[in-house]
Amino acid sequence: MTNHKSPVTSHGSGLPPTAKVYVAGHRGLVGSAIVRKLLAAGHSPESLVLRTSSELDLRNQAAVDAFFALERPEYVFLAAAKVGGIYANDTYPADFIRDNLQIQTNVIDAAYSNGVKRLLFLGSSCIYPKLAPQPMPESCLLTGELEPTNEWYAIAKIAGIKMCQAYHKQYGFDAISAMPTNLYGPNDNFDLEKSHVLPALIRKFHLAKLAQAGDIDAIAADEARYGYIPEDILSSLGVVREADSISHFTSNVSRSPTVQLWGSGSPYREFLHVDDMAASCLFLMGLDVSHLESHPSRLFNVGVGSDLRIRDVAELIQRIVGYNGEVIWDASKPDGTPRKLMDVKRLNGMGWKAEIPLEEGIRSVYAHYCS
Ligand SMILES: NC(=O)C1=CN([C@@H]2O[C@H](COP(=O)(O)OP(=O)(O)OC[C@H]3O[C@@H](n4cnc5c(N)ncnc54)[C@H](OP(=O)(O)O)[C@@H]3O)[C@@H](O)[C@H]2O)C=CC1
Ligand SMILES: C[C@H]1O[C@H](OP(=O)(O)OP(=O)(O)OC[C@H]2O[C@@H](n3cnc4c(=O)[nH]c(N)nc43)[C@H](O)[C@@H]2O)[C@@H](O)[C@@H](O)C1=O
Repeated sequence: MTNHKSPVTSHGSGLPPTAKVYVAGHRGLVGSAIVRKLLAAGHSPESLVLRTSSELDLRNQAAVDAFFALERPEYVFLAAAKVGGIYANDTYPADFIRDNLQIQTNVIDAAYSNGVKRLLFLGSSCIYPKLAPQPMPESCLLTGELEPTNEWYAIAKIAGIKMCQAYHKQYGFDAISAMPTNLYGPNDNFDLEKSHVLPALIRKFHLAKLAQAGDIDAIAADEARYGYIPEDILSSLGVVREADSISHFTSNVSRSPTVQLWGSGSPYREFLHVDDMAASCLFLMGLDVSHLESHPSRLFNVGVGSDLRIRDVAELIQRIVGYNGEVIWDASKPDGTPRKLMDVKRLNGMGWKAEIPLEEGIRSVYAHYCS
C-alpha cells in the first residue's frame, strides 16, 4: 500500500510535485476546479493527464484500458460522470445509471490494473436515504429508501463507493470516495432544463432582468453563450422568437417578465463552492494512509454543514442579480428530497473545512457569468 505525505495545506497538494495525475472530467465544474488547484499548488501542466470525452469516451472499456496502459497515471481524480439537476435525473434515468456505471467501472478497474497509487471517486449526497436523519452521517448509507427523482443515479454512485471498498478489501487498492453536497461555481452547467438549481436561478433572474430592461441583444447573446432558451421561458420573459432564427428575437418585449421556479420552494439544500470542493479533493488525495485506517468505509462527506430553503436561496440570488419583478412557483415540478444536510464531522475532524461563504460565492459566480 502507498505511503502518502501528511495532510495537504493551502499551499501544496500533498502529492509529489512531479507526480503524474489524471483528472477525469477536467472540463467540468469539479474537474476544472481540481486542475486550477493542482496548478496553483505547483504541479506543472505537463504532469497532468487530461482527455475530453470526445478524445476518450470513458464508457468504452477497451479505450479506457488502452489509455491507462499508455499513460500510467499515479493518481486519479474521477470527476467524470453523467451529471444533472432534478429534471434531468428524473427524465433520463437509463442514461444516468448506464453511463455512470460504465464510466466508474472502467476507470476504477483500469486504475487498479495499471498500478495507480490512489484514486478518488466522486459520488453525491443523493446516495443517502430520502428521509435520512439530519445531518446525514456516512453511516446512514443503505439504511432506507432513496429519493425517487434520482434513485438511478444514486444507485450508480452507491455501486461506485462499493467498488472502491471492494477493490481495497480484495486487492488492497487505495481507492477512496468523496460525497459532495450540491455544488456551484465557474464552469457550471447553465442549461435551463438540465442544470442544478443554483445555476438555473442565476440565469433565470439574469434573463428576466434583461427582459425588464428591454435588452433583446443581451438576451440573444446569453443564448449564444449559455445555450437554448426554451419557449416557455421566453414566453414568461415576454419575448417572442422570430420564426426562422434561434438567436434573434422581435423587439416587442413586454417588460413585465415573470420568473418561474420549480416546486414549492420549501425543500432545504446545502451549497458548496466548487473551489472548496476541489480543496477537499486535494486534501483527501494527499492524506497519509494512517488517517484512513479509522475510516474503513473510505467514505467522506463534503459540505459546509448548514443549509437553507430553496425559497431563501432564490431570494438571495434575486437580490444579487438585481431583478425586482414577479416570481411564480410551479407546483407541477418536483421538490425532490425535503432535506439532505451533510454531516461533515468526519472531514472537519481531520482538518478540512469549507471556507467560501454562500453569498460571496454566488456574487463571484454571477460576476463570472456576466464577464
Ligand atoms: N455539480 C454538482 O452539484 C454535484 C456533482 N457531483 C459529482 O461531482 C462529479 C463532477 O460533477 P460536475 O463537475 O458537476 O459535472 P460536469 O457535468 O460539470 O462535468 C462532467 C465531466 O464529465 C465528463 N464526462 C461525461 N461523460 C463522459 C464520458 N462518457 N467520457 C469521458 N468524460 C465524460 C465531461 O467531459 P467533457 O466536458 O469532455 O464532455 C465533463 O467534463 C460527478 O461525479 C458528480 O456526480 C456530486 C454532487 C453534486
Ligand atoms: C446534486 C444533486 O442534484 C439533484 O438533486 P436536487 O438537489 O433535488 O436537484 P436540483 O439542484 O436540480 O434542485 C434542487 C431544488 O431546487 C428546486 N428548483 C426550483 N427552481 C428550479 C430550477 O429552475 N431548476 C432546478 N434544477 N431546480 C429548481 C427543485 O425543484 C428542487 O427542489 C439530484 O438529481 C442529483 O443530481 C444530486 O445529487
